[in-house]
Amino acid sequence: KRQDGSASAAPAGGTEYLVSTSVGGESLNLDFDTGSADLWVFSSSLSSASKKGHDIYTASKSPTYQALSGYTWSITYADGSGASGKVGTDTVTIGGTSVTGQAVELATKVSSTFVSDAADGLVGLAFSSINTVQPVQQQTFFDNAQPSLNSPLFAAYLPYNADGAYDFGFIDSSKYSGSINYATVNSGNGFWEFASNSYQVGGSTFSQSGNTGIADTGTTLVLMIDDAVSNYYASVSGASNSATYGGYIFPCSTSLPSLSVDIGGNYATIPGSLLNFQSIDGTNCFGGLQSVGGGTQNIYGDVFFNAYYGIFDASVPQFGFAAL
Ligand SMILES: O=C([C@@H]1CCCNC1)N1CCCCC1
Repeated sequence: KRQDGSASAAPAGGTEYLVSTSVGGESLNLDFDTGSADLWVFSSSLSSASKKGHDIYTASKSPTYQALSGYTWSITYADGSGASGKVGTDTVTIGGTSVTGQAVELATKVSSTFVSDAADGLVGLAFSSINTVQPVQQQTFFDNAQPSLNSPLFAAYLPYNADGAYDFGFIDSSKYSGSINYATVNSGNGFWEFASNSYQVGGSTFSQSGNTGIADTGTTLVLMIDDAVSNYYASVSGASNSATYGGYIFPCSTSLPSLSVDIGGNYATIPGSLLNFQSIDGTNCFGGLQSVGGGTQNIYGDVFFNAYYGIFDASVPQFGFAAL
């Protein structure tokens, strides 16, 4: 059971972390997404326009590729982006962890956002219950790898503006400080989802009783319910909700309060410095906290992981977090 290993995750354009992944011996830079459960790659079947700027997986060049005849997949993400295509199996190797017979979803169509994005595909690390392959749903890389790992877990280390890592099968004590807090996960919706009943802005505490949160490495920002977002920016001088930029902006000179979010009964605190996502025009900046656009499910994305090592443990299941 020694398929444990760590894979380096390089920050790409400040919006995602890419991991060099071998699929049938072909190397692709993939976005690891704990908010979805499909492993899909840019394939040779895409149009030339869609392939532009990407590394491509060519099934016919892989000695270990096996087609799954008649199998299809189609996924649409919350931001409206999407992809679809056909399915086969191949050997997928990430860091020191190798899985044979992994379902590899070959994109024959991708939406424009993926063409302009740096990733050559995604590795879904949510629960296999939301995998989109038909007629037979397929398992994630993590589910397939579990029997060969020392512990049935993986961890995400995604520091701000620096190389990160995904650790499979072990918790790397050199990647965090202090103790790990754990939240019980309800996998009913297919996500690493936990109770998130309150939050704090600076020193003030607000209730969001009955709400949940999900740990989603494939989402760039922290997305919370409208009340939380308006309560946060109410304490940011000069902040406004910009229709032009599709979210809250504020003068870059403003010092931001910290945001603490309840993760299954314990607070995780994101310092204000990590909540200034990017400069728009040198004067105004775009916030790292934005609205989830309705519902009661908050999405804790990369901005959260810039402050916390995240542990995705299938044994309970539970989500652990520890300060970087
Ligand atoms: O599609 C997504 C995200 C998009 C960004 C990448 N991760 C998955 N959702 C978030 C979780 C709830 C369902 C929709």
